[in-house]
Amino acid sequence: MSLSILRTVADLRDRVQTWRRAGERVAVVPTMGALHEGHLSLVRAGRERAERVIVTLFVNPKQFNNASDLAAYPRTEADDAAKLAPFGVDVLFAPGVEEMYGNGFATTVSVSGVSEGLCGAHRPGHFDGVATVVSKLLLQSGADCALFGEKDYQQLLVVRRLVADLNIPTEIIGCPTVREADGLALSSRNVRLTPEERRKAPAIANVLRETAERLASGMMAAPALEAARSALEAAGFDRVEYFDLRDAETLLPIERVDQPARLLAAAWLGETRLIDNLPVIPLGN
Ligand SMILES: Nc1ncnc2c1ncn2[C@@H]1O[C@H](COP(=O)(O)OP(=O)(O)OP(=O)(O)O)[C@@H](O)[C@H]1O
Ligand SMILES: CC(C)(CO)[C@@H](O)C(=O)[O-]
Ligand code: BAL
Repeated sequence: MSLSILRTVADLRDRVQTWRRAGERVAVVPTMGALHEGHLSLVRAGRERAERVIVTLFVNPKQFNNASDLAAYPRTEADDAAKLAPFGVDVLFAPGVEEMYGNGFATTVSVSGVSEGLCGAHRPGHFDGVATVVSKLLLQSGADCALFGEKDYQQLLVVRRLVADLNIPTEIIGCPTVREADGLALSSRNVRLTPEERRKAPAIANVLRETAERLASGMMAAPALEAARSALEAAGFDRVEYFDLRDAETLLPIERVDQPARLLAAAWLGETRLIDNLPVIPLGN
Protein backbone atom coordinates (compact mmCIF):
# COMPACT_ATOMS: atom_id res chain seq x y z
CA MET A 1 0.00 0.00 0.00
CA SER A 2 1.20 3.52 -0.71
CA LEU A 3 2.03 6.17 1.86
CA SER A 4 -0.96 8.22 3.09
CA ILE A 5 -0.42 11.75 4.38
CA LEU A 6 -2.92 12.41 7.19
CA ARG A 7 -3.49 15.81 8.82
CA THR A 8 -6.09 15.19 11.52
CA VAL A 9 -6.14 13.16 14.70
CA ALA A 10 -9.56 11.77 13.71
CA ASP A 11 -8.17 10.37 10.43
CA LEU A 12 -5.14 8.93 12.22
CA ARG A 13 -7.33 7.22 14.82
CA ASP A 14 -9.60 5.76 12.10
CA ARG A 15 -6.62 4.30 10.29
CA VAL A 16 -5.09 2.82 13.44
CA GLN A 17 -8.46 1.30 14.40
CA THR A 18 -8.62 -0.51 11.05
CA TRP A 19 -5.16 -1.99 11.67
CA ARG A 20 -6.07 -2.97 15.23
CA ARG A 21 -9.13 -4.88 14.03
CA ALA A 22 -6.80 -6.91 11.81
CA GLY A 23 -4.59 -7.64 14.84
CA GLU A 24 -1.64 -5.62 13.49
CA ARG A 25 1.02 -3.94 15.67
CA VAL A 26 1.82 -0.28 15.22
CA ALA A 27 5.14 1.59 15.54
CA VAL A 28 5.47 5.37 15.57
CA VAL A 29 8.55 7.45 14.70
CA PRO A 30 8.16 11.08 15.86
CA THR A 31 10.15 13.58 13.78
CA MET A 32 10.32 17.23 12.84
CA GLY A 33 11.02 16.32 9.19
CA ALA A 34 14.02 17.15 6.97
CA LEU A 35 14.56 13.42 7.05
CA HIS A 36 17.99 11.83 6.85
CA GLU A 37 19.54 8.38 7.38
CA GLY A 38 19.20 8.77 11.17
CA HIS A 39 15.43 9.01 10.85
CA LEU A 40 15.36 6.18 8.32
CA SER A 41 17.23 3.93 10.76
CA LEU A 42 14.36 4.50 13.22
CA VAL A 43 11.86 3.63 10.51
CA ARG A 44 13.72 0.37 9.79
CA ALA A 45 13.75 -0.49 13.49
CA GLY A 46 9.99 0.20 13.57
CA ARG A 47 9.38 -2.08 10.57
CA GLU A 48 11.18 -4.89 12.41
CA ARG A 49 8.80 -4.59 15.35
CA ALA A 50 5.42 -3.85 13.82
CA GLU A 51 3.32 -4.52 10.73
CA ARG A 52 2.41 -0.84 10.51
CA VAL A 53 4.65 2.23 10.78
CA ILE A 54 3.55 5.83 11.30
CA VAL A 55 6.08 8.65 10.88
CA THR A 56 4.97 11.94 12.40
CA LEU A 57 6.17 15.26 10.98
CA PHE A 58 5.47 18.26 13.16
CA VAL A 59 7.83 21.18 13.72
CA ASN A 60 6.67 21.72 17.29
CA PRO A 61 6.72 25.45 18.13
CA LYS A 62 6.48 24.73 21.87
CA GLN A 63 9.96 23.18 22.01
CA PHE A 64 11.80 26.06 20.33
CA ASN A 65 13.21 28.53 22.82
CA ASN A 66 14.53 30.70 19.99
CA ALA A 67 12.24 32.25 17.33
CA SER A 68 14.93 32.45 14.65
CA ASP A 69 15.76 28.75 15.15
CA LEU A 70 12.07 27.92 14.57
CA ALA A 71 11.89 30.18 11.50
CA ALA A 72 15.06 28.65 10.02
CA TYR A 73 14.09 25.03 10.71
CA PRO A 74 14.11 23.17 7.35
CA ARG A 75 10.63 22.26 6.03
CA THR A 76 10.74 19.69 3.25
CA GLU A 77 7.52 17.67 3.46
CA ALA A 78 7.34 16.56 -0.20
CA ASP A 79 10.96 15.31 -0.13
CA ASP A 80 10.32 13.63 3.22
CA ALA A 81 7.29 11.76 1.85
CA ALA A 82 9.35 10.64 -1.17
CA LYS A 83 12.14 9.35 1.12
CA LEU A 84 9.68 7.32 3.21
CA ALA A 85 7.80 5.68 0.35
CA PRO A 86 10.38 2.89 -0.32
CA PHE A 87 10.49 1.93 3.37
CA GLY A 88 6.94 0.61 3.61
CA VAL A 89 5.79 3.43 5.89
CA ASP A 90 1.99 3.42 5.98
CA VAL A 91 1.19 6.90 7.25
CA LEU A 92 2.95 10.26 7.41
CA PHE A 93 1.03 12.15 10.08
CA ALA A 94 1.67 15.85 9.42
CA PRO A 95 -0.80 17.94 11.43
CA GLY A 96 -0.86 21.74 11.43
CA VAL A 97 -0.31 23.83 14.56
CA GLU A 98 -4.08 24.44 14.91
CA GLU A 99 -4.80 20.69 14.90
CA MET A 100 -2.23 20.12 17.66
CA TYR A 101 -2.71 23.22 19.81
CA GLY A 102 -6.04 24.80 18.75
CA ASN A 103 -9.32 24.86 20.66
CA GLY A 104 -8.04 26.56 23.83
CA PHE A 105 -5.10 24.22 24.40
CA ALA A 106 -3.82 24.81 27.96
CA THR A 107 -1.86 21.75 29.14
CA THR A 108 1.87 21.29 29.67
CA VAL A 109 3.60 18.01 30.46
CA SER A 110 6.69 18.80 32.52
CA VAL A 111 9.21 16.14 33.54
CA SER A 112 11.53 17.05 36.41
CA GLY A 113 14.92 15.46 37.17
CA VAL A 114 16.34 14.19 33.87
CA SER A 115 15.10 17.24 31.96
CA GLU A 116 17.05 19.64 34.20
CA GLY A 117 20.64 20.55 33.29
CA LEU A 118 22.44 20.02 29.96
CA CYS A 119 20.05 21.00 27.10
CA GLY A 120 17.32 21.71 29.67
CA ALA A 121 19.45 24.43 31.28
CA HIS A 122 20.40 26.02 27.97
CA ARG A 123 17.04 25.77 26.19
CA PRO A 124 14.45 26.97 28.75
CA GLY A 125 11.06 25.34 28.17
CA HIS A 126 12.44 22.99 25.52
CA PHE A 127 11.74 19.71 27.32
CA ASP A 128 8.28 20.86 28.44
CA GLY A 129 7.54 21.35 24.74
CA VAL A 130 9.01 17.96 23.84
CA ALA A 131 7.22 16.14 26.69
CA THR A 132 3.90 17.78 25.81
CA VAL A 133 4.05 16.98 22.10
CA VAL A 134 5.41 13.45 22.56
CA SER A 135 2.62 12.67 25.07
CA LYS A 136 0.10 13.88 22.49
CA LEU A 137 1.66 11.93 19.60
CA LEU A 138 1.78 8.70 21.61
CA LEU A 139 -1.83 9.07 22.75
CA GLN A 140 -3.02 10.12 19.29
CA SER A 141 -1.36 7.14 17.58
CA GLY A 142 -1.90 4.58 20.35
CA ALA A 143 1.27 2.89 19.08
CA ASP A 144 2.69 -0.29 20.60
CA CYS A 145 6.21 1.08 20.31
CA ALA A 146 7.90 4.40 19.56
CA LEU A 147 11.45 4.86 18.28
CA PHE A 148 13.82 7.63 19.33
CA GLY A 149 17.48 8.29 18.50
CA GLU A 150 20.26 8.22 21.09
CA LYS A 151 21.65 11.33 19.39
CA ASP A 152 19.10 13.20 21.52
CA TYR A 153 20.02 11.17 24.61
CA GLN A 154 18.50 13.49 27.23
CA GLN A 155 15.27 13.61 25.19
CA LEU A 156 15.17 9.79 25.15
CA LEU A 157 15.41 9.70 28.96
CA VAL A 158 12.73 12.40 29.31
CA VAL A 159 10.41 10.35 27.09
CA ARG A 160 11.10 7.12 29.03
CA ARG A 161 10.26 8.95 32.27
CA LEU A 162 6.99 10.49 31.04
CA VAL A 163 5.76 7.20 29.58
CA ALA A 164 6.46 5.41 32.88
CA ASP A 165 4.91 8.18 34.98
CA LEU A 166 1.77 8.64 32.87
CA ASN A 167 1.25 4.89 32.28
CA ILE A 168 1.28 5.36 28.51
CA PRO A 169 1.28 1.79 27.13
CA THR A 170 3.91 2.38 24.45
CA GLU A 171 7.33 0.71 24.55
CA ILE A 172 10.12 3.25 24.02
CA ILE A 173 12.99 1.98 21.88
CA GLY A 174 16.31 3.88 21.77
CA CYS A 175 18.31 3.52 18.53
CA PRO A 176 22.05 4.15 17.99
CA THR A 177 23.29 7.42 16.49
CA VAL A 178 23.90 7.29 12.74
CA ARG A 179 27.06 9.16 11.70
CA GLU A 180 28.70 10.51 8.56
CA ALA A 181 31.90 8.74 7.46
CA ASP A 182 33.95 11.38 9.36
CA GLY A 183 32.02 10.77 12.59
CA LEU A 184 29.65 13.77 12.57
CA ALA A 185 26.22 12.74 13.90
CA LEU A 186 23.53 13.25 11.26
CA SER A 187 21.19 16.09 12.19
CA SER A 188 18.64 18.15 10.28
CA ARG A 189 20.48 21.27 11.41
CA ASN A 190 23.75 20.18 9.71
CA VAL A 191 22.49 21.74 6.45
CA ARG A 192 22.99 25.15 8.06
CA LEU A 193 26.78 24.65 8.40
CA THR A 194 28.97 26.60 5.99
CA PRO A 195 31.60 24.49 4.16
CA GLU A 196 34.26 25.72 6.61
CA GLU A 197 32.08 24.91 9.64
CA ARG A 198 31.30 21.50 8.16
CA ARG A 199 35.06 20.74 8.03
CA LYS A 200 35.39 21.63 11.73
CA ALA A 201 32.21 19.83 12.86
CA PRO A 202 33.56 16.24 13.28
CA ALA A 203 35.76 17.51 16.15
CA ILE A 204 32.80 17.20 18.51
CA ALA A 205 32.59 13.43 17.85
CA ASN A 206 36.39 13.00 17.89
CA VAL A 207 36.86 14.84 21.19
CA LEU A 208 33.95 12.89 22.72
CA ARG A 209 35.60 9.61 21.66
CA GLU A 210 39.07 10.54 22.97
CA THR A 211 37.61 11.81 26.25
CA ALA A 212 35.43 8.72 26.66
CA GLU A 213 38.55 6.55 26.33
CA ARG A 214 40.40 8.58 29.00
CA LEU A 215 37.46 8.43 31.39
CA ALA A 216 36.94 4.71 30.81
CA SER A 217 40.53 4.07 31.84
CA GLY A 218 40.01 5.87 35.15
CA MET A 219 40.87 9.56 34.60
CA MET A 220 39.00 11.98 36.88
CA ALA A 221 36.23 13.92 35.13
CA ALA A 222 37.31 17.49 35.98
CA PRO A 223 40.68 17.52 34.12
CA ALA A 224 39.37 15.33 31.27
CA LEU A 225 36.38 17.64 30.68
CA GLU A 226 38.50 20.79 30.93
CA ALA A 227 40.88 19.38 28.30
CA ALA A 228 37.92 18.42 26.09
CA ARG A 229 36.41 21.93 26.18
CA SER A 230 39.79 23.43 25.27
CA ALA A 231 40.27 20.91 22.46
CA LEU A 232 36.89 21.83 20.93
CA GLU A 233 37.74 25.53 21.07
CA ALA A 234 41.14 24.82 19.51
CA ALA A 235 39.32 22.92 16.72
CA GLY A 236 37.41 26.12 15.88
CA PHE A 237 34.15 25.78 17.82
CA ASP A 238 32.91 29.25 18.78
CA ARG A 239 31.35 28.29 22.10
CA VAL A 240 31.14 25.10 24.14
CA GLU A 241 27.77 25.14 25.89
CA TYR A 242 28.44 22.02 27.93
CA PHE A 243 30.78 19.03 27.88
CA ASP A 244 29.79 16.84 30.83
CA LEU A 245 30.04 13.37 32.31
CA ARG A 246 26.76 12.06 33.74
CA ASP A 247 25.27 8.89 35.18
CA ALA A 248 23.71 7.10 32.18
CA GLU A 249 20.27 6.76 33.81
CA THR A 250 19.80 9.74 36.15
CA LEU A 251 22.00 12.23 34.26
CA LEU A 252 23.41 13.38 37.61
CA PRO A 253 27.05 14.58 37.42
CA ILE A 254 29.72 12.02 38.32
CA GLU A 255 33.40 12.52 39.08
CA ARG A 256 34.78 9.32 37.64
CA VAL A 257 33.48 6.33 35.74
CA ASP A 258 32.76 3.34 37.95
CA GLN A 259 29.20 2.81 36.70
CA PRO A 260 27.70 3.10 33.19
CA ALA A 261 28.02 6.76 32.26
CA ARG A 262 27.30 9.10 29.39
CA LEU A 263 29.47 11.85 28.01
CA LEU A 264 27.38 14.63 26.47
CA ALA A 265 28.29 17.81 24.60
CA ALA A 266 26.64 20.82 22.98
CA ALA A 267 28.69 23.41 21.10
CA TRP A 268 28.20 26.17 18.58
CA LEU A 269 29.77 26.60 15.17
CA GLY A 270 28.70 30.06 14.03
CA GLU A 271 24.88 30.11 14.10
CA THR A 272 24.54 26.33 14.42
CA ARG A 273 24.28 24.41 17.67
CA LEU A 274 25.48 20.81 17.51
CA ILE A 275 24.85 18.12 20.12
CA ASP A 276 26.37 14.65 20.48
CA ASN A 277 27.03 12.03 23.16
CA LEU A 278 28.71 8.67 23.77
CA PRO A 279 28.45 5.91 26.36
CA VAL A 280 31.39 5.47 28.75
CA ILE A 281 31.77 1.94 30.06
CA PRO A 282 34.43 1.42 32.76
CA LEU A 283 37.28 -0.80 31.48
CA GLY A 284 36.90 -4.35 32.70
CA ASN A 285 33.06 -4.30 32.48
N1 LIG B 1 21.95 10.82 13.62
C1 LIG B 1 20.88 10.26 14.15
N2 LIG B 1 20.89 8.94 14.46
C2 LIG B 1 19.81 8.35 15.03
N3 LIG B 1 18.66 9.01 15.31
C3 LIG B 1 18.61 10.31 15.03
C4 LIG B 1 19.71 11.01 14.45
N4 LIG B 1 19.36 12.31 14.28
C5 LIG B 1 18.11 12.43 14.74
N5 LIG B 1 17.65 11.24 15.20
C6 LIG B 1 16.37 10.98 15.84
O1 LIG B 1 15.31 11.27 14.97
C7 LIG B 1 14.19 11.70 15.73
C8 LIG B 1 13.67 12.97 15.16
O2 LIG B 1 14.67 13.98 15.33
P1 LIG B 1 14.63 15.36 14.58
O3 LIG B 1 13.55 15.37 13.57
O4 LIG B 1 14.71 16.46 15.56
O5 LIG B 1 15.97 15.32 13.76
P2 LIG B 1 17.35 15.87 14.09
O6 LIG B 1 18.24 15.51 12.99
O7 LIG B 1 17.69 15.48 15.50
O8 LIG B 1 17.15 17.40 13.98
P3 LIG B 1 17.69 18.53 14.86
O9 LIG B 1 18.50 19.34 13.93
O10 LIG B 1 16.39 19.13 15.29
O11 LIG B 1 18.47 17.99 16.02
C9 LIG B 1 14.66 11.84 17.18
O12 LIG B 1 14.29 10.68 17.90
C10 LIG B 1 16.15 11.93 17.01
O13 LIG B 1 16.88 11.49 18.14
C1 LIG C 1 10.66 13.97 19.42
C2 LIG C 1 10.35 15.20 18.60
C3 LIG C 1 9.80 14.79 17.24
C4 LIG C 1 9.25 15.98 19.32
O1 LIG C 1 8.90 17.12 18.60
C5 LIG C 1 11.59 16.10 18.44
O2 LIG C 1 12.03 16.58 19.65
C6 LIG C 1 12.68 15.46 17.67
O3 LIG C 1 12.56 15.50 16.44
O4 LIG C 1 13.65 14.93 18.24
N1 BAL D 1 16.17 16.78 17.81
C1 BAL D 1 15.67 17.52 18.95
C2 BAL D 1 14.69 18.54 18.55
C3 BAL D 1 15.15 19.93 18.76
O1 BAL D 1 16.35 20.20 18.67
O2 BAL D 1 14.31 20.78 18.99
